[in-house]
Amino acid sequence: MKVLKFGGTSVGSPKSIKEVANIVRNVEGKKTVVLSAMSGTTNSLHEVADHIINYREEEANDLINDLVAKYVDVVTELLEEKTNQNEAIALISDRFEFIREHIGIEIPSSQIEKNIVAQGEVLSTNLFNFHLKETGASVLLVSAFDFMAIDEANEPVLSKITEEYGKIVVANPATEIFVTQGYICNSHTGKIDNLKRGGSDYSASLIGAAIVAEEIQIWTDIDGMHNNDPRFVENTFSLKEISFDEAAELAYFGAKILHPQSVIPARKANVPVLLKNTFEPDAPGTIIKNCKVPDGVRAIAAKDGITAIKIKSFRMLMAYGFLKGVFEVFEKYKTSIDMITTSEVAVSVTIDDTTHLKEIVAELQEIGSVEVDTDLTIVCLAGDFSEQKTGSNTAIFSSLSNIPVRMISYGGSNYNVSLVINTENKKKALVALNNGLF
Ligand SMILES: Nc1ncnc2c1ncn2[C@@H]1O[C@H](COP(=O)(O)OP(=O)(O)O)[C@@H](O)[C@H]1O
Ligand SMILES: N[C@@H](CC(=O)OP(=O)(O)O)C(=O)O
Repeated sequence: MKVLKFGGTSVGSPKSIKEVANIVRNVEGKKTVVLSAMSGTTNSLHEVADHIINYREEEANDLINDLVAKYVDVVTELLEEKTNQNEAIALISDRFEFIREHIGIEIPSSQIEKNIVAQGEVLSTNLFNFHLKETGASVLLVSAFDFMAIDEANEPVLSKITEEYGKIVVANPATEIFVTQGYICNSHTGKIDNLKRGGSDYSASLIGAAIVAEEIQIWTDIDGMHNNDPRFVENTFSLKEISFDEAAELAYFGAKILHPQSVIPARKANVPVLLKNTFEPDAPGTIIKNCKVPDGVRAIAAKDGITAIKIKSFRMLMAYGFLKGVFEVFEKYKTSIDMITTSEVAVSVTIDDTTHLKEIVAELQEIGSVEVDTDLTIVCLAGDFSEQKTGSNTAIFSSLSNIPVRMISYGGSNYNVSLVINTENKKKALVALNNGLF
């Protein structure tokens, strides 16, 4: 079995949905197809939820009406048989009625939001299923709520996914194409939840790991993992092959083509991940697998929304116990640290989740003096630095000679060198590194 995931742009119009169906039919053997919501839908549903949570009933209803009209147009262009069109339109009405039922409801805002945004993937998979059936394919629509689950810490429960999805596959031996939703899942209490923005990649990787798939394919709007962020840098190029470790670093540090956690399940189960372009299916794309890669910098990614906190110990020199005290504060507020740099008396850390920043700073001020810098970006240079050859470091720093660097992390992993800069210098830094390193 192969797992094929198609993102929002790949299923963004009736024409693209038909292209996706062609790609799926041309892949030999059994497959599980994981779909995102049509592009733009998740954002619109977030807006609907926001109107509802803030008691803007009229705005919510107007936006829902626009979305219903849009989906009805998609149905009439995508489906040919009248009975299928009617069934699909009934499904659309039912899902938007479910959304409307949240107006004035007394449940936590976060649950309202989760219930509403989940409908994007429910709609796209249903429409795709109708279309595939019209083409005569052997297809089964599987609800992600029947197998995809997260625990109290919002971590996917792979054992449950393996057991429940395995049962579904075994119970349907004649089915060639299983279609399911990415992104959405059950919470530990059985409520509607999700794997965070961009989470359909993660769903595909989890399913691929659960069934130990032959391959996981992530189909998107670009021909694989590029050496730098194509949204900011011209003349980037697609990498033919990268290791799981490099891909994990790049995804975590901002390469939007992959959800930050999505490489981890595939790496654990040793299932190769192929990144492909839906709009150029013959382009080779990028294969992510266990492989030895050339030394030095292979790709660059950048993650915004970073806050740096510098804590200077009140007790100068030999202040053992100081770091323990600092880390305990972050642990208490379940806030993970991305980067750390230290000196004899001070430590700087970065975080991207500032939910508890105020409380964290207040507690850290009991240990030392605290400085907070916001609007920062981590630039991650991924590659194999294990051979410790000279050359790359000089090239990295001479490329950045005109850009102030706030923190540097080197040697924490063999696959990553990270730098913190002001976000306003991000584009300049990415371009300078591109010119200096490739
Ligand atoms: N290093 C990179 N390589 C390829 N694409 C990247 C990279 N960094 C950022 N991107 C962006 O990721 C986009 C694809 O990811 P995404 O929008 O999440 O796709 P999908 O909607 O298919 O899930 C590309 O269009 C590209 O602009
Ligand atoms: N629809 C969700 C999940 C997702 O993964 O989407 P995409 O594959 O288009 O990044 C989102 O927009 O976050």
